[in-house]
Amino acid sequence: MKDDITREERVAGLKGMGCSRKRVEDARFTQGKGNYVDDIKLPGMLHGDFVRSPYAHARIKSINIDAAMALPGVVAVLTAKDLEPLGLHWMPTLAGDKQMVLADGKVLFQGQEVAFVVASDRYVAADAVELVEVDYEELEVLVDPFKSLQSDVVLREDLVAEDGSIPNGAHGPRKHPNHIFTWEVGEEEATNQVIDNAEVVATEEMYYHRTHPCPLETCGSVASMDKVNGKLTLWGTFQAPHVVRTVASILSGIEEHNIRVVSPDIGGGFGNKVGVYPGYVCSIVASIVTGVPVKWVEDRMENLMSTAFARDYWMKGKISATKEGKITGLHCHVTADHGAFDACADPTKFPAGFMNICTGSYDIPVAYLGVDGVYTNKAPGGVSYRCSFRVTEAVYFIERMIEVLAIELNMDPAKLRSINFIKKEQFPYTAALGWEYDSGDYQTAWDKALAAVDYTGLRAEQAQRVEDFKAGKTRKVMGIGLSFFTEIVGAGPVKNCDILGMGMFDSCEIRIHPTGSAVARLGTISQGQGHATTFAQILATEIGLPADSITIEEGDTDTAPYGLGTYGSRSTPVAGAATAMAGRKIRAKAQMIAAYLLEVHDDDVEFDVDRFVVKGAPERFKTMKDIAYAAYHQAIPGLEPGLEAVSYYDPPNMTYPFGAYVCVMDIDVDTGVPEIRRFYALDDCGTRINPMVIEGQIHGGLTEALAVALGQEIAYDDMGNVKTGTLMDFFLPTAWEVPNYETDFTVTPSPHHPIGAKGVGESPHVGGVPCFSNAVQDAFRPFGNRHTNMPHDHWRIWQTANSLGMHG
Ligand code: PCD
Ligand SMILES: [Cu+]
Repeated sequence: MKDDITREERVAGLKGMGCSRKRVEDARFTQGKGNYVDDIKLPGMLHGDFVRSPYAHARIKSINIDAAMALPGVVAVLTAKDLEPLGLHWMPTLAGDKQMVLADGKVLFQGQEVAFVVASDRYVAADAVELVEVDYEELEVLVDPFKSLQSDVVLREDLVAEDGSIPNGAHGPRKHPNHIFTWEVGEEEATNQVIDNAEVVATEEMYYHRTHPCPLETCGSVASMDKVNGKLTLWGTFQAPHVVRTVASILSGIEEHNIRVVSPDIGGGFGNKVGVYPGYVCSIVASIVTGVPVKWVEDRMENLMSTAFARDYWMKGKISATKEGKITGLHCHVTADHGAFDACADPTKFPAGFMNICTGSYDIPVAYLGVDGVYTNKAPGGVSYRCSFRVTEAVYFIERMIEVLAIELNMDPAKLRSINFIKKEQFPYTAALGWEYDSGDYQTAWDKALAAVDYTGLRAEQAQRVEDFKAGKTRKVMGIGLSFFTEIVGAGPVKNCDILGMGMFDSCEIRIHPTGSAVARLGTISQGQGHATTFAQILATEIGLPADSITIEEGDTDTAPYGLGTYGSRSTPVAGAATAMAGRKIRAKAQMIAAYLLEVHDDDVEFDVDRFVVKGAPERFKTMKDIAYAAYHQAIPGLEPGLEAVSYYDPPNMTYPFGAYVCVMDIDVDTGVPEIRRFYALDDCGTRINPMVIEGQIHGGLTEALAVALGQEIAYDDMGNVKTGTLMDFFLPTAWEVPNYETDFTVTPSPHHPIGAKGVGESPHVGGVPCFSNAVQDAFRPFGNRHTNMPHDHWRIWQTANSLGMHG
């Protein structure tokens, strides 16, 4: 047999790894043919809506549902009393705490779910919500975690014993009724000793404000209890559908095989859709009670007010160095505001996530991290926003500490970073706080970034600008924001990462059809990342069938193998690895079939792009398409028919993507308006599967970073009122605010991942926030600025200029 196309053409035809294959899901998204939770319409379906608390802290004296029930179209109004006999008025959180599903005796944050109205349509439900009469008695509100730790006001009465003693929490002893846990990593004494005797020490306090990802689609679910067959089907905005199935089974007592959980198309998740919300539970209970499907979809204000928040970390740092700028020690303490219930989605062993990556990209000999979690009268969560596991906070902390240390040393901050980078030859590198970084080449990336923006030239221009400003020739100052980050993604190792006790492996199951096309199902779920596009590319390269002939399915627990879902940039590091490994199993069987068909020994054939060829005789081959057909249509002695494989992958380590970002910003000191002149982002995520998808991920993550750094915030007043509950007050950047990003890359493969890939989805956010913030801070550095807190909105920037005497 002879081929009429070249090897290069065969490679290109597969659209495998490294190809900027167009996203297959976009055909339906761009034509309005997506299928989201709210698109699900079932016969007889009812609609739920919540009565929510207007108070941040209040006792509930009574709830009167009579007027609501009298409204035509209202079928049921559920309160905690109705859920109590089922044991469903409280639910476990992912952090080992428990959370009220519906207010049980009191409310602990504004917007908390008090009652669930079920009605014939969404509008009747909303009208009935207004008719539910709740008698509240207001209690003292605690929104400041430091005050909360001093206060006599007990927020969680359920967590104090009758004799007034404080039982241990899920993470050990608690110091105060409003205290959740203390988590310590590293050596505090040794660190203090180094810092106390150091030549140079910089200290700083910073607040990483509370914010919220704000996906286009809010959270929702549709529950349908088929009482005849005992089957519960639940559609919802779930980033981890299998975990939802297991939790739903444990909570409801329905056997797991009788529950089907489906995540249909998801309109952005960003960590917001990892947790379990009262709405999910209430839609299930309502469907069980009424015997018909019940839909619950929250509106934008409900979403901003009550779903999982992010950050809210008060961080205190000390960093020491020699006069030459070699860092000798790092001390970090965090007061973590967790709101009313501890609902973080961290693996059990990590109550503050991976905050202990806070030594960053630097070789720091000794370090200590202490975190205290605190209850306040704010919404629970603490999981989300483009880094499930607190890496954004860690990287912001170290990248600010580096800048402050540079001020203390009177040294260029780019140079200070270079002096302290973990060196290429030090990998795998074990950091002082325990993580083993798999691979990196930081200096090369840094040099490339600085050269690309002409860093020396920029600093000269900035110096000139300072002179011009002082001479009254301009009212604009110029900032150069730098950040170098190391992410930690791909949880990951089952031995130390779990969700509610379930180890964080992931999975892929492949079935090759006789005509040479295939379907692969994974335990993850895309929320816009483009998995249907990229996972097919991994397989195309591994098994030699065109990506266009491979369907990727996720999110239906009746068909997909068990997996832990998509967040923490874990899909590529974990499910991507499972995909490659399953592909290799297919290939191994294909090799036997090929050898049989070619009448040679197994070892005498080798894989080449899309076929097995006889070694030394490339004209003798069988394509994967031929092999697929033979697997079903030829009885091959000693081999089962068919061509399928499954892999459950437990990664040996996390992956550690990294990057170098530079932002050039001009700031009008009289209006406080920043203008981003340039943003350069170099990312290293190891082997790149789809460069176009990666670029899209980086644009998205940077835009969310811009939002958080420059204005986005969930703010509360002293009464616990949410001040930013609508998109009028909550900053969501549009094309108007967003600059043209310049993207670049280096490739340092992960040594333990089967295809060398690391995650990338979270990286631009993790590295972007400190970069934007550093740009603002750097603009004011020549005028005496050391640190100001985010978000740097126009008003705060104006105040910074004002406090530095730049207006007079
Ligand atoms: N090397 C490499 C890597 C990666 N890639 C690609 O890219 C993407 C991504 O990936 P990753 O990194 O692995 O990740 P994932 O897991 O898939 O995802 C997750 C992420 O993702 C991001 N992105 C995004 N996008 C969209 N569109 N949407 C959304 O929602 C989102 N989200 C966000 C977040 S937030 Mo968290 O949840 O907070 O934790 S986490 C996260 C995909 O598609 C993949 O395939 C490639 O290509 N290559
Ligand atoms: Cu993360």
